Amino acid sequence: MSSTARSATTPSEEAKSVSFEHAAPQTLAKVNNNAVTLVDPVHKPASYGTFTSRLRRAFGRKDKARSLSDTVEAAISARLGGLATQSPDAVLAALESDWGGLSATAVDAKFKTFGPNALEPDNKLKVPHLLFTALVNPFSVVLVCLAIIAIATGDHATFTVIMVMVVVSASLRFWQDLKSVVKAKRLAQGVKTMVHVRRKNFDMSTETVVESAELVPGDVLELRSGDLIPADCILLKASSLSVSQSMLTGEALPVDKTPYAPDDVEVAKETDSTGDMWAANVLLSGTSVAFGQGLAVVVTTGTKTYFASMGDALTGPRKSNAFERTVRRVSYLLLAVTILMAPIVLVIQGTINKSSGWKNALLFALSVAVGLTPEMLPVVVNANLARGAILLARKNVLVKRLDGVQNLGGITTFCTDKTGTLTIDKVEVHSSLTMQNKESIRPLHLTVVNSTLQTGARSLLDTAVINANDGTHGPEIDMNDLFVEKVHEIPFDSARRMLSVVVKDKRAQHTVITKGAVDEVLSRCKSFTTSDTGSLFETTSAQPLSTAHKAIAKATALSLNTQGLRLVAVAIRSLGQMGEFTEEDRHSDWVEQDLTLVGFVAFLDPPKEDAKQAIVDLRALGIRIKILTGDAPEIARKVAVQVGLLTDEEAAQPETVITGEGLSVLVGELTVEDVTAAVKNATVLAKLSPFQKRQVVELLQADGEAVGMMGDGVNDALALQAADVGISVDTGTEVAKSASEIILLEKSLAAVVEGVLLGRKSMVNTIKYFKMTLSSNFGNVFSVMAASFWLPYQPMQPLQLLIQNILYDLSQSAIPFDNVDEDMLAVPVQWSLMSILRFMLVFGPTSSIFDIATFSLNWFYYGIRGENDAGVAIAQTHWFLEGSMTQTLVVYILRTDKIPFIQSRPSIIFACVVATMLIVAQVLPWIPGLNTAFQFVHPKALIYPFLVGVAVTYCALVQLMKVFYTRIFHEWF
Ligand SMILES: Nc1ncnc2c1ncn2[C@@H]1O[C@H](COP(=O)(O)OP(=O)(O)OP(=O)(O)O)[C@@H](O)[C@H]1O
Ligand SMILES: [Mg+2]
Repeated sequence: MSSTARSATTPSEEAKSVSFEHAAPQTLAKVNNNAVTLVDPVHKPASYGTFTSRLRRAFGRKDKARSLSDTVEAAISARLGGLATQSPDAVLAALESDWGGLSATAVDAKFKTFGPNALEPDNKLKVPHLLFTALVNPFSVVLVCLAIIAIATGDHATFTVIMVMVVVSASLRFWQDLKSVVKAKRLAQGVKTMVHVRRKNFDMSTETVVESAELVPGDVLELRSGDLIPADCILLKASSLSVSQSMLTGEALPVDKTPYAPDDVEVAKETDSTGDMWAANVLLSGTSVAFGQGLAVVVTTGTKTYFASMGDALTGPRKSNAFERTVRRVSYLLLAVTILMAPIVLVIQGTINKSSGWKNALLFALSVAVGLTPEMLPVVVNANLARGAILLARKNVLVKRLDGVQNLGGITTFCTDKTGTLTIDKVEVHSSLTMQNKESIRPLHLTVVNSTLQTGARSLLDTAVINANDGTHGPEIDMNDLFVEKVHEIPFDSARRMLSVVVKDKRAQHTVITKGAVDEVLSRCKSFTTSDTGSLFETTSAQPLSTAHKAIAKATALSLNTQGLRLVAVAIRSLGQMGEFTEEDRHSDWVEQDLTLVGFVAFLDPPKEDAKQAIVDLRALGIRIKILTGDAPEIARKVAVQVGLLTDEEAAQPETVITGEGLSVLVGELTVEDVTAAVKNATVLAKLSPFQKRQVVELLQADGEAVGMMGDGVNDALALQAADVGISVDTGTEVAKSASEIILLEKSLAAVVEGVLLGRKSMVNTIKYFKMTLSSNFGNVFSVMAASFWLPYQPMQPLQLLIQNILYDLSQSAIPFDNVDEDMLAVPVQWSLMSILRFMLVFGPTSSIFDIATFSLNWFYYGIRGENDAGVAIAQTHWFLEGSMTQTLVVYILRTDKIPFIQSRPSIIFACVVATMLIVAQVLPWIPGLNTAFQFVHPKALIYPFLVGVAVTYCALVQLMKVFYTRIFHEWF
């Protein structure tokens, strides 16, 4: 049988358990409606070309860019395809390398030529790009348009002030972006992708671990399960290598990769028929090893790879979350309001105050428009994120992209794998037992052989087994005494859940040694043995495994699992004396059949000390927690009880635990709503395949949950990528790390709690800015409208409106540093356009009451009523003083739903910045030079007691309204 046919059995088994193929048609339709995007695992895109084009379209690339990239794609394909049809030796020669790898001098020379293997040269900051994004945003565009109108009407002062605003907000943004890019670079350096590479040292070829960035063409890579392919490579040698290309093609199922083998007709046919970068012996950068191992030579690195040519869009999962969508909606709403309001103000000013002329009316309308434009919005939103990321980094939580911060703050359901997160990272062998629960060293000895000889990624279990061979569990076994040699190996994968090696002894006796999950191994056993006396590999004592025996084995496993012990079942098969283990033998699936069960090895996987507290904390934050594991349900249930996720009573209820098989049945029989309800109800989801892990995440998401997923294995990668925020650990597999947005430098749930809190804080501060600024802007427009209908003169000079606006903006730039009340962090942050509008409609007009009081003071007390009245400048100065004061002062009240300063204190920085702006506004009319430039005059002395009165009443009124507001609407931010 050919290799392709062999491993095809694995994917299709996998497919059966996850696809919706048993679902009724209406169920399928609902799945689509709910946008559960389960890529059909058995479907292969007919042509990769069309698929990538589809991807690009999805990412909104222009046609021009597409055709350009298509030529790039063709060139890359031709280069790789050219090498793909040559023998490994020829490929190595073409790349000036050999089986032993490159020498240090060759590496140095090549590094000078080709540069680092990175998507963008490391120290090149894209300054022009940053400048562009800082300058070109809808708000600056509106401002620049307004400035142009100002200069066209000959108003240089207004033009200057508007341009100052543009420059100030752009430079703040630019500086911030620059800072976060530099910071992100520094953080990214903490998350390194390491690769195993063969390099020659004085003609000795050694396997060394280097950073992926140091790779050069010609480097010979050793690839193992969980590795990321770091560059475009040609495969030289492989053993059951399966590669996930989902990053590039969207295909969920891994594909088999085999080296060029002109003798193997089928492989050759396949290689010839593609002869391009999708050939079976080409490994593309950005893909990852699902299972198996291989040896490959690097062909192209860095920006020359296919992955790099696909552009930034593919370098990470980009989903806009609800928060971002609301930010965007509010921004556009504001722009619309501005564009609508300005002409209305213009017409009213122009027709009512005919005397001041249309030009002045235009300038005034301009200033109102400027006042409404939240030019600081991008700055504040970004600054909040950057601040969050920096604080997270101090807690050893690295955020790959800034918006990961708010994604973390937004999660409502947290899914996690079991080992290392809920349990400590150190698994130890507890005992070695026969299937009848009797102590026996044989299962352990066989597992030691298996774990020592296997060459895939060494799992915690393998390490534990090797460490346990120290005499504590019985006599040690010395591999050298066995005189065996490994002739074949079938690596671990999450579909089979077992790992086998085939060994040959001196007399050419071949034996299969399999270890793996209990159900899976048991289903392949035909007999069992409990003998502990004969040779390690003997099967003469084996008896047929009847249904009754199977039941005994299962009962033993169950009782061990319920004690919290992880298990592997161990089985062997004598293949007898045979000749060479042929290529055909290697590729057939008879090896792991007709096994003889020898027993179990039980592992201690104790729960983590801090997990219990972290779970209490996460729950207190309103987050539901689920375990998504590939391990057996009993052990997962036990761990759930140990860490306080389930009480004993809850654990006894059947609906709290769903297994992978159970899930497939549910999916087949129930509607999506019912499946989702069942999944939401369950706390433990066990024996899940990698696809099912993702399926669970997607079902929850379709039901409106924001899902955080934590995991470190190859089997977690799909779910990590699908989740709203993927969390991995520095020690995790490369593929899990690359699929995640957040990397924890220490594997601890407590760090996740911190992360959620900081994420929420950053979101609350953003919402705070929105609500306060919008209500303040709305209040101003409201007052301006009232003034327009009443006063025959402009209530404030356009220039003064702008100054007021700048001062307020500057005061808000300190928002990221403000404190947030604890109770605001206690529930997942959710906000809607509605809640912003409500806030704005209630608190905006409140400030107008005091504006109108100021107008009245000017009108009735000082008798400033005519447009040509000498007192107009005084009236305008008065409103400036009152308006600036109330606008900044109210920030102290609105920033919390509590009693300001007593129950809730602003941060010192924020309080000082706001106070400074407040004072600057008050002294401006007194600063010689500046006051005349901004057309201020000295205010009347009586304005000061008036201002004090306004300040006191306004703050009291807002505080009172706050109480009613929170009572009625049950929300603040
Ligand atoms: N290297 C291995 N060799 C043999 N069997 C293994 C190996 N790794 C895991 N298994 C078996 O597969 C089962 C599932 O483990 P796996 O690590 O795939 O699940 P997981 O979802 O990553 O678990 P967790 O949630 O604890 O991280 C284990 O209990 C064990 O029986
Ligand atoms: Mg795991």
